[in-house]
Amino acid sequence: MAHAVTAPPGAADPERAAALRVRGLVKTYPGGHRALDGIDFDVAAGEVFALLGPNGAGKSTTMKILTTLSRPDSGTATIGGVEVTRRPQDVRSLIGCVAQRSGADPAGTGRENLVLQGRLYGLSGRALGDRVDELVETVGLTEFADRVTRGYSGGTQRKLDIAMSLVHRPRLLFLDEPTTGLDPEIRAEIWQHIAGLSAAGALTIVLTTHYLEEADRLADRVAILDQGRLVTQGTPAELKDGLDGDAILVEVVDPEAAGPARRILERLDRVRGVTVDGCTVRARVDGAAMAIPDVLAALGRDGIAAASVAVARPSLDDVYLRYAGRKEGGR
Ligand SMILES: Nc1ncnc2c1ncn2[C@@H]1O[C@H](COP(=O)(O)OP(=O)(O)OP(=O)(O)O)[C@@H](O)[C@H]1O
Repeated sequence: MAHAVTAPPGAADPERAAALRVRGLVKTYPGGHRALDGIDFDVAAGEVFALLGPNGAGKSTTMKILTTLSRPDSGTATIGGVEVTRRPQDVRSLIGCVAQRSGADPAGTGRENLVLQGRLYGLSGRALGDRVDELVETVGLTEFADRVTRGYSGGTQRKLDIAMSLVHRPRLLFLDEPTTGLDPEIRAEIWQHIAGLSAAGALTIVLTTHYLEEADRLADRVAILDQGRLVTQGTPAELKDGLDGDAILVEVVDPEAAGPARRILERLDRVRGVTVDGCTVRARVDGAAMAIPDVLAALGRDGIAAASVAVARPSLDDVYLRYAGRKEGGR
């Protein structure tokens, strides 16, 4: 069945076109909490697909089921046409996983960890050595490969985790919050590696993230989960274009005034989804041309001076606010 995941999107047999096909997944934890309430989505071969959602939305639960670590109450998931719950062993050879916690042995070097991982997947001898060398280079670990991983920075550790997940040449890679907690520069570097992996071949990538910018830059398509339901999915451009109204950015002169400005805007008709970032207050409005004078007048009545007002292109933040109802906390 391995050929199934390499079939191009839109091939005659839809089961073959999808690298991942999820239908009606439901998961209720002991105690009765329904973490997944029937979710459906497809990921085409070669796509980067991002799952977004607030804390507790069900992202990790979805990842655990798809990576065979947990079983759904009902519903199906097929990877390259192989049913995840029926043939978990076969699925494991098709997928690579980078969990939130590293699985590397802290006492071993990066290279030793990669060799061990390769052996677990049945590689040995020259083939294993060549694969390890290749991966060390691919993820930019050359300088650190022969050092003990205990001393690795968060970013280097992540690179090793990614390299370990790729040893057996999986068709589908799952990354659960691959850049959470990393410095912005390291995050950008990891994004570059992930983008490179996807561009280099037939690798399909499913990732969860709290960084909307990450999803916007990396993902061909995104899906937003909220309270166990998939509330929307599409390409970042489709989702942004599908928003009604305009986004406006008001720059207040005094950063202390940003919070009060937010509360003032929230009270106005035609204004919604108000967020603050430093001196910038962002909101969605129905008809910017009509709304901007009202916004400025309302701020002026409370003595708040605006340095500038601009109409902005909607961002994935606006999409997120529209569907998940609150601003993403990880930024
Ligand atoms: N083992 C468990 N037992 C009981 N409830 C659980 C368990 N794991 C998760 N939950 C609950 O299920 C819901 C979904 O959790 P999940 O970890 O899938 O969310 P998430 O979207 O990954 O959140 P985060 O972004 O915080 O990782 C949450 O309400 C969580 O408290």
